[in-house]
Amino acid sequence: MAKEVNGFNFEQRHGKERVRVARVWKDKDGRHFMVEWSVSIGLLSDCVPAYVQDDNSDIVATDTMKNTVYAKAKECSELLSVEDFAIVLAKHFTSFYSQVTTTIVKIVEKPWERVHVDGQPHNHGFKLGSEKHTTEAIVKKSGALQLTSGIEGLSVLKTTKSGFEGFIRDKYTALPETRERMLATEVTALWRYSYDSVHRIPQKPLYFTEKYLGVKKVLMDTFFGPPKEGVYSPSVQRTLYQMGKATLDRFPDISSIQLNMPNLHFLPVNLSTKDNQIVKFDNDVYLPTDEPHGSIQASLSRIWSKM
Ligand SMILES: O=c1[nH]c(=O)c2[nH]c(=O)[nH]c2[nH]1
Repeated sequence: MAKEVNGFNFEQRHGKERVRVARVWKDKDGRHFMVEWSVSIGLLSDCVPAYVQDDNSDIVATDTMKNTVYAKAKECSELLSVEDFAIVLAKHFTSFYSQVTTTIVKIVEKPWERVHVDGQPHNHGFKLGSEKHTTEAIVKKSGALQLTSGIEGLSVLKTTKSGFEGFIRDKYTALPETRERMLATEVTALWRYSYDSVHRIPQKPLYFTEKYLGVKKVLMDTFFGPPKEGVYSPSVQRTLYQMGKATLDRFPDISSIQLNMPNLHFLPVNLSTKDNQIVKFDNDVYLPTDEPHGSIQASLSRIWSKM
């Protein structure tokens, strides 16, 4: 919020970015559970004297913020969702310090997954997966909450059931129309939950972890279609919309979703000399590219939502 300071409109925030923490929990049967988080904290607080005078008396040191991440991780005696940890931290800063009016906590979770050895889940062995689970919790003094979660780096590809036809053709258009192409993208999704107060979030353990897995499944199932026949995609735009709509249809407590789906082109390879065709493309040999790439982004929100 802007404030008038010495004749200026003045806005400020301070925090600590990318505090890395890993937390391990052990159950009585010797099974270990672990998470790795990169935590970024931002405080909106009444500490203008630190900017306009030599007075730090209202400053929460960013070093203290870092230590708080480790202390709160220790205090969490049971495995919890990344969303719940973000809320724990944000609630702490907003309620503990009178100067702090709003706390913004962003966390990126690394996708450590339990390994299987000889078909059995390993007690304490993990391997790194690909896509990341993200979250942002914003907590105000009043207890007002904004909670978003997301997926980053969900790379998906299908080798058929994709095309692109009927687009504008002009003197610069070279792209042929097709009903047969590869479709590849790296999905970034961000969705907002409708819980608007820290007092109203579901208390069920790992509630938001299950939601995350549920959203990921809906996004992927919609992208791919049924296992044998798949589903035809007339454009990235259409598929993106269907993925967003399916998420809102399936999860009533999600009020909006933003999707970013670059079109990572796989170009048909045709090679020929003056008198000899070396490679004739027959939906088989492609040149994979990642730049330039198409950029397709959209967001859908329920009409009553606040996002
Ligand atoms: O699905 C697509 N959407 C586009 O907007 C577009 N533009 C393009 O050249 N190829 C594609 N494919």
